[in-house]
Amino acid sequence: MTVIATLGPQGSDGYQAARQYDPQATVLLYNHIPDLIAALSDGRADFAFVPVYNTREGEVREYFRVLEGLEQGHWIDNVVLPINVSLGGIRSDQRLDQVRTIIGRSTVFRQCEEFISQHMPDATLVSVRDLEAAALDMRDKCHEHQVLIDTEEVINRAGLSLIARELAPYNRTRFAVIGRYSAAQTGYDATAIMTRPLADRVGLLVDILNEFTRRGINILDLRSENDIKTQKLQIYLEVEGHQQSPMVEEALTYIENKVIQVKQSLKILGSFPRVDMRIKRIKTFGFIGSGAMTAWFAEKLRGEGYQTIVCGRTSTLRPEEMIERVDVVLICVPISVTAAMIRQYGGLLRDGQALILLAGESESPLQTALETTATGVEVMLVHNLWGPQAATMKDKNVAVVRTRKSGSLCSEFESFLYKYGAEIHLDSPEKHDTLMGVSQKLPTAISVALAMTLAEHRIDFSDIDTHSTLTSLYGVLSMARVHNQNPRTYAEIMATGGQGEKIVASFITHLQQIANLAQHSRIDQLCEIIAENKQAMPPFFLKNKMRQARAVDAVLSDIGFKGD
Ligand SMILES: NC(=O)C1=CN([C@@H]2O[C@H](COP(=O)(O)OP(=O)(O)OC[C@H]3O[C@@H](n4cnc5c(N)ncnc54)[C@H](O)[C@@H]3O)[C@@H](O)[C@H]2O)C=CC1
Ligand SMILES: O=C(O)C(=O)Cc1ccc(O)cc1
Repeated sequence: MTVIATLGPQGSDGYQAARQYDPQATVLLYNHIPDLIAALSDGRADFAFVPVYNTREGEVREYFRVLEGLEQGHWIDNVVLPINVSLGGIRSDQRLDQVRTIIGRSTVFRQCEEFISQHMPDATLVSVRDLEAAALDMRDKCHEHQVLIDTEEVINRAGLSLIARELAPYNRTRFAVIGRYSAAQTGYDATAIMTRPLADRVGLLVDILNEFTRRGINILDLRSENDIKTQKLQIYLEVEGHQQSPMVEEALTYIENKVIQVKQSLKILGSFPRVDMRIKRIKTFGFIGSGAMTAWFAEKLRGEGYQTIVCGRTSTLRPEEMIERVDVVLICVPISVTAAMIRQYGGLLRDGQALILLAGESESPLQTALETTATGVEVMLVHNLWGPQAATMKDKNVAVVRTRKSGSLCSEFESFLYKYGAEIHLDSPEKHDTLMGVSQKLPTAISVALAMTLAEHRIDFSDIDTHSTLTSLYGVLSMARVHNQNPRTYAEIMATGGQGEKIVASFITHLQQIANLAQHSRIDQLCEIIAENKQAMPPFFLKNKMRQARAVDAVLSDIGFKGD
């Protein structure tokens, strides 16, 4: 039989939280938080339930210090309990303006502050630890003009009459479940960490937070306290991910060794399944296509608590069956087959579902999706501008093309991109395709053509570094990147249709024109062209790009980055 230690009396919210967690458990009731921890430590209890946060009161300050001293226990789970606070007394028709004394617990008084100041502003608040004894005393002595605030169960158990219910709406308390063994990973976890009192150091808090940020780890909670004795800062953090997940583990090790630089300066209170207070409409995402980008998004979505179903060409589950079971269908196949997939499956989506295209071309796939889906189906296109090797989407660009049929499911997907730090750019279909002509089709074509040219002239690749200028290196880097990834990705990019085509066509015309002028030594004309081009570039753009270029130059001139 499980034994849970929590704050009493019987019927208290701690008691109810324990019941909610395990209806069969034996519940041991105490009046002080340290007593719960003691019961866990000496083996009287399997779990201690410690209130940590209340939606009306905020943090329960006492727990901060108690958890800090936790030696053997681990924070392994949470219970969020709706708290219904009621008012009891000797008579159910007690007039509130005649109440002189209110008995209760100090935390409950804080939760009911609004009600008390509105209805019984002149009453004296008497805060008690042993509520049960106080309630019985009140009943036995028939104290008129005295009332008690707590759960209805406590009021009933003491034989008092109910005067009013729901004194504090939206009142919920989060209890930490402290156990003796740490909790295994579920894939949707959070980790609570506390620092020891920290010595002053410029930027320490920012530097600690940055280690999570740069690893794409979301911070759920952050608090600080001053250690009573030393008045040194102590930081409490709750971050997404299990302490054993590589990213979290790496961040914590780095913070301890490189940021704080003090051994055992971090205390991991525990990892537990994440407490999700947000309302999510999407439960399941279904993918059509089982390639690299699908694997990347599916993993990130699962980490956010969503279920995912992936259908590839060889998987036994067919897209027809998958579509029936999901809220959002993501089509993530090569660009050249995206429209065909939409035509094949778009009509199977029901009203209330969403079709989100993860693809590098916008206009024609979106038009197909709008034509083939029912009126009540949401449609949107998302083009992530990072590849499947990216560790996180933090600070990376993503083009989002919403349509007249994009609704709240699409917004929820957008929120997911936002949450993990992606830079969202809202485009029209035409704008997206034109800009992809500039940032993908053309640079890829140039890179591939450059490699073909080097090959034709049997250029020795070791001569590239010895003869490169700072400027010429950029093109070489781009060529190397394109030829170091999946050829299909870049072949598909070069073959995209839509507005991007005009960019490549126009480039070819201009290249030819420049080559002709150069061949005929029209140096003045070439100068004029460059000057005219510069006129079109806003000063902020040139300034910013030159700044970035110098930063790249500095890195590339570093001996460690020179080719060997
Ligand atoms: N790989 C990358 O760097 C990026 C890719 N994307 C986009 O993601 C989408 C998917 O790309 P990846 O996952 O990289 O490709 P991938 O080649 O890794 O996977 C493509 C998937 O589509 C399936 N597939 C291929 N031909 C098919 C056909 N004729 N019928 C049905 N299914 C077929 C394959 O079996 C595979 O499951 C593309 O639209 C691409 O534009 C977007 C940003 C970056
Ligand atoms: O990492 C790079 O350089 C990429 O080019 C990744 C990439 C490939 C295909 C896309 O549609 C978007 C981004």
